[in-house]
Amino acid sequence: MPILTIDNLTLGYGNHAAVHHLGGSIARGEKLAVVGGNGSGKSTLLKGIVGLLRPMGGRITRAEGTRIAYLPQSAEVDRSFPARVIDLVSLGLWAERGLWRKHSTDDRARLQAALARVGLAGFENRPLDALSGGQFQRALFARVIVQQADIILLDEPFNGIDQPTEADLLRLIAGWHAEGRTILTVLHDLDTVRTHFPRALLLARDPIAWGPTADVLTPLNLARARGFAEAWDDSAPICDEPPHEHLGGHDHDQGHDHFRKLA
Ligand SMILES: Nc1ncnc2c1ncn2[C@@H]1O[C@H](COP(=O)(O)OP(=O)(O)OP(=O)(O)O)[C@@H](O)[C@H]1O
Repeated sequence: MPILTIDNLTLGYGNHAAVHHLGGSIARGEKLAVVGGNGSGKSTLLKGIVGLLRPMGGRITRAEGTRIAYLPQSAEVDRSFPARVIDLVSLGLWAERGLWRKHSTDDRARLQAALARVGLAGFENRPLDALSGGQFQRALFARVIVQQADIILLDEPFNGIDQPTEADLLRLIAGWHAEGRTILTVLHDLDTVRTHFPRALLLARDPIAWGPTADVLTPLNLARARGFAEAWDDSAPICDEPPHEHLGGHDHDQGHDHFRKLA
């Protein structure tokens, strides 16, 4: 029984599809890397899964009762608001405690443990706008730890992170994996993907390949992904029917067929 099922999914903005005809399933406990060039739809897919974007076509089904945590790209998070590190990390308790409930001793211990895990013990009262980029990213990771989610979505989690911290966060992700959590991570570094992620999805708006990482990150697939045109084609129709029903020759049909062979 998959924890996530994606069925002929099209996501986008206005009239433009940014993720096109994606279909596949993610098993419980999977560790999946989502890769592709700039503008290829990776962040859009995560936003669709977490429910920030409604599908233009198709659907995403999540196994009942599963909890989801989402670490957005740090550039998308406004940290000019007056809050402290501990306030940000406490947001991870929302789903369980509500916004205004006082934290128990146990909650406080969980928050402290999460901060210590990401190397931010002692930073509790530091204002968010007084953190370095890497420290802020680690605070976001601490919030994810506190959420204890079944599905964890990480969007470029190592941006602005130094090597030792990246290695530590990769160990943290491996620990989540060992606990049976399902992890989807958007990454650009293909060596990291090959070393740490058994499965990968290669996107170029259309899915190029999805499966075991070694089968996905082939020179041919990577070349196909590089050939993707980032700019919108304003004259292109929105296309949210299954590709095999197209007779009119949308150029994504070939990619989808190839993808289906691997999925
Ligand atoms: N809020 C938005 N409104 C309109 N278009 C958007 C919006 N967000 C993203 N897009 C467009 O959707 C497409 C996919 O963007 P997305 O952020 O999903 O790409 P990505 O693969 O995560 O890229 P990157 O590696 O650069 O982060 C891009 O062409 C982008 O310009």
